[in-house]
Amino acid sequence: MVAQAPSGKKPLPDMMTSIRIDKSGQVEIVDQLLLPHSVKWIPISTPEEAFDAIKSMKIRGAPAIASLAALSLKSSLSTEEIRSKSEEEVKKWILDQCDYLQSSRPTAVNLSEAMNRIRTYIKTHTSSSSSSSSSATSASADLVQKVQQICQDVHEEDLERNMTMGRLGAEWLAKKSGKSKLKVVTVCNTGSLATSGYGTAIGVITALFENDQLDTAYYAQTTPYHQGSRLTSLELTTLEIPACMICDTMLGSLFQHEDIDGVIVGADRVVKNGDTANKIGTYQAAVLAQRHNIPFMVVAPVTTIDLSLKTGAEIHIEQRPPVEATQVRGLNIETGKLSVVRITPEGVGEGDKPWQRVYNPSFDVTPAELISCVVTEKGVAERKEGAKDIDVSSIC
Ligand SMILES: CSC[C@H]1O[C@H](OP(=O)(O)O)[C@H](O)[C@@H]1O
Repeated sequence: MVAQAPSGKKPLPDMMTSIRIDKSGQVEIVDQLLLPHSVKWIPISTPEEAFDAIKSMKIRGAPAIASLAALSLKSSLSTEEIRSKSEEEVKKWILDQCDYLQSSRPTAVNLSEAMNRIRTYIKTHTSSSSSSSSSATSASADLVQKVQQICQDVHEEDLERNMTMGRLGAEWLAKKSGKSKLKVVTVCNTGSLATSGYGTAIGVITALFENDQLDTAYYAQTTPYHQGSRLTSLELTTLEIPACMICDTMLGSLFQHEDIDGVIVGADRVVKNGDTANKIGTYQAAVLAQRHNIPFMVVAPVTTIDLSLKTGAEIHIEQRPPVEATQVRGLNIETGKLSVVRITPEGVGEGDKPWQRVYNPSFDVTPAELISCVVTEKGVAERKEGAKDIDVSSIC
């Protein structure tokens, strides 16, 4: 399925589609480590290939990694090797793959939520009682077919809910600001490259643009992976949405000198009290937004909500390899070739000397008291005046 351009217009260019599935059912991802300068499609047919793509961040974005994990499982279940197994053997194999895929990145809950949907089905699935080989084969085939449908649903349900959240978030923010055209800020990348299409926070920006309610979308570069300067920049320029890139260090200055109507971000995990894990740099944006009395909106599908955790202190924050923060990927403007350059002295982030350390968490946690509202496809949960928590259960 090709990701849709805003409001279902012409399909987005390939380079803005995180996952594509061809007529034969072959799943492919665009290697996001090479974007925006090179478009390289990588076939993904097995959980091992999906695990590598997710772990190495060839594909990233909480909903997109859940989709790829599920689609890789679906592909593997079509192989003769699986179809020759007994139902019990198939069940065990699927449960093992769910554990393996879920271990690829720990913070985004969409991945574990998708795997749990499969686990729940398997654990509640009652096979046919007959032990004859033909009925055993059909029972195994029935189990495979049902799990494959769940995998396909994980991928396909994302686009429509993103467009719903875009509409709900844009309506809330336009009403809050009372202005005809809004200036908004976003962090990281939450568009078609992070989802099955349209995006979450960028979905709200797109909806504002479609409603002619957008003045400018400011986006932070979001180092060290540069989701903003490489990916959000690609999406907003391709969609021709009025945008302005800022360095991560410029948020405070922007808030001092521009009349910003809202900060809109995605999420990797929103817990019961509304505390939210999102890309590193989100927390400081929230602190600055409160300082400047700017509404702070989190946009995420219900599959990002984790009611099993009471507060953000319980969220496992992924630490990326230190060396990733010492390097930058880009296009060498002299040679025209893609390069990875090291910006630090040799050994920083790799050596074991006390002066070579690098701190490189992939996410941080924004307390609910800094968040104005959380938007899911089920609605908008606002934080009440003076409250420290947000009741997100009302929008699950
Ligand atoms: C709709 S994407 C949600 C979330 O995922 C991103 O993290 P990463 O790029 O490391 O996968 C970022 O935190 C986005 O806000």
